[in-house]
Amino acid sequence: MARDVVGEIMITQEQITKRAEELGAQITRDYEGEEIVLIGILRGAVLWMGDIMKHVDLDMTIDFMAVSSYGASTKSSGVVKIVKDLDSDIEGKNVIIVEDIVDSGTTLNYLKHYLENRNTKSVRICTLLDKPSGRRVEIEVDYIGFEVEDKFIVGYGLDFDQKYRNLPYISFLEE
Ligand SMILES: O=P(O)(O)OC[C@H]1O[C@H](OP(=O)(O)OP(=O)(O)O)[C@H](O)[C@@H]1O
Ligand SMILES: Nc1nc2[nH]cnc2c(=O)[nH]1
Ligand SMILES: [Mg+2]
Repeated sequence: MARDVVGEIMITQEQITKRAEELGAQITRDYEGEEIVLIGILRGAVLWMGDIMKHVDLDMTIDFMAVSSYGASTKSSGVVKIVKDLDSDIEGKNVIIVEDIVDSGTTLNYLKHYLENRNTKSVRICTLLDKPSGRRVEIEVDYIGFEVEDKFIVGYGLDFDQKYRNLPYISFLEE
């Protein structure tokens, strides 16, 4: 495996687990007495979704959407393509979108409006990583795991050309 293009470890599995416990507890408090739907965004959110859902102690269901805008590039195409839509009806529900990273904000801006248009009760966002330096579209993010600097991140669900999603830590692509 061509790991020589991957830099050093930025965030460890232990740090991610601890942060998921903290954010899961915060979500549990914020929605006390309510039901929620966690919507994981494939493929990047696959590991983080598992971490968060374990630490939310509420009545909840899960669903998944798959969207793609990066393809095999490190730059967003700017066009969000829905590859797989929801299977469940979310009308009247409290929705939390679970994402791996907010970079330009294009994907989440699109998804938030898309889900709000389905007459949901509320839509919030929980992301493992936030890269504020990449922002091109303003977007309010409710639950943030870690802030990252201006590098192309890989590992823990995040890919470069579909690879490196399996790294059990957050790293970056060497220039
Ligand atoms: O804020 P943005 O600039 O829109 O970038 C964030 C999005 O980019 C990645 O998805 P990608 O299109 O690479 O699909 P993937 O999850 O299948 O890798 C990531 O998972 C986010 O969904
Ligand atoms: N793998 C990966 N996907 C992204 N999508 C948007 N920003 C990033 C990033 O830094 N890394
Ligand atoms: Mg990707």
